[in-house]
Amino acid sequence: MQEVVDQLEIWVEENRSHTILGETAKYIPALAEQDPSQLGICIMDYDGDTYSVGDTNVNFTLQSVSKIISFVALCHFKGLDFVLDKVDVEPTGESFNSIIPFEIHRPGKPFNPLINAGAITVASMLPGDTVEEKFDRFLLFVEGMIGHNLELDDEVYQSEWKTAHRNRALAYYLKESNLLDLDVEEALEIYIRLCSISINLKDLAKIGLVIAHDGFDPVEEQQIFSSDVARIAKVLMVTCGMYNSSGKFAAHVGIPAKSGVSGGIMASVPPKWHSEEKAFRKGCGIAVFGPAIDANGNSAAGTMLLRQISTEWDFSIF
Ligand SMILES: NC(=O)CC[C@H](N)C(=O)O
Repeated sequence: MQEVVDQLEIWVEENRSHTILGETAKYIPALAEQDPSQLGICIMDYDGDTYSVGDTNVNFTLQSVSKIISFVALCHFKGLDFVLDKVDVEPTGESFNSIIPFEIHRPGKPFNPLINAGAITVASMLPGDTVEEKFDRFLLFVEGMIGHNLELDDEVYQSEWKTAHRNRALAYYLKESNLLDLDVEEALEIYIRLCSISINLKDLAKIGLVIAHDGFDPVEEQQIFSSDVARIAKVLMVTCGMYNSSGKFAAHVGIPAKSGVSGGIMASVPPKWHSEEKAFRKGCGIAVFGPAIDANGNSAAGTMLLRQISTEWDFSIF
């Protein structure tokens, strides 16, 4: 579908101007060095065909996009009830690394798995006796969806590990509230490793595609995780996936999505059988990369690009 690529090229170039509305994440030194003018997108359709436009030959780290994948993985391995007993599914209205909601509601469980407190808790509960085993089980789960090996970006990992003062503080709160089975340093290690996994747009779009199709991989024709898990994942993406912009994102874009401070966004467009004339009626996975992020931690231009695409192609689920 050359028209789709042509159209995307116009929209990517139009939205590239919005990169100046954000800046690269400064609190993780290795992310601060990314080129803020980049913007790229990959859409993967039901048949596995991809439409890639803009800065697409890039690898970036998952950062907070890993949080929805680790939630899905943990639910898959240990069951939804087990996980929802440990983390809630409520938005906080605070920044992703805020201590405030946790402190106010102590000793309550973290509000949701997409804020750092919840994600550290989830990462620490992944199956495996050691950090290494937990990481390997997680990688295998993701690699099962994308069909090849993934690697850690060691530079980003080291950079975040050395500067993770706030996350370390959060982990101490969790430990003190008996929510962490692991030691603080081990819980941080597995969490930061997940955030530092290097990925490309095509692979991220594939994961988005599987979530969009309720845990079913339409390309390989296999169920990767249950539709119940996918349903809760999509709820979390809509209500908490874009942090304090989640309401506006739902209103103006309307696609379950998860962002990360490296500038990645993974979005899952479920099938929509009416209005046949529009593109991607069988649903699709979308990955966007634009490292200039706004005050809420979302790719500034990536969000605007998704808004335009969703409006023009009627992707909103609402
Ligand atoms: N929003 C994000 O992407 C945050 C992830 C980052 N690794 C952190 O813990 O701060």
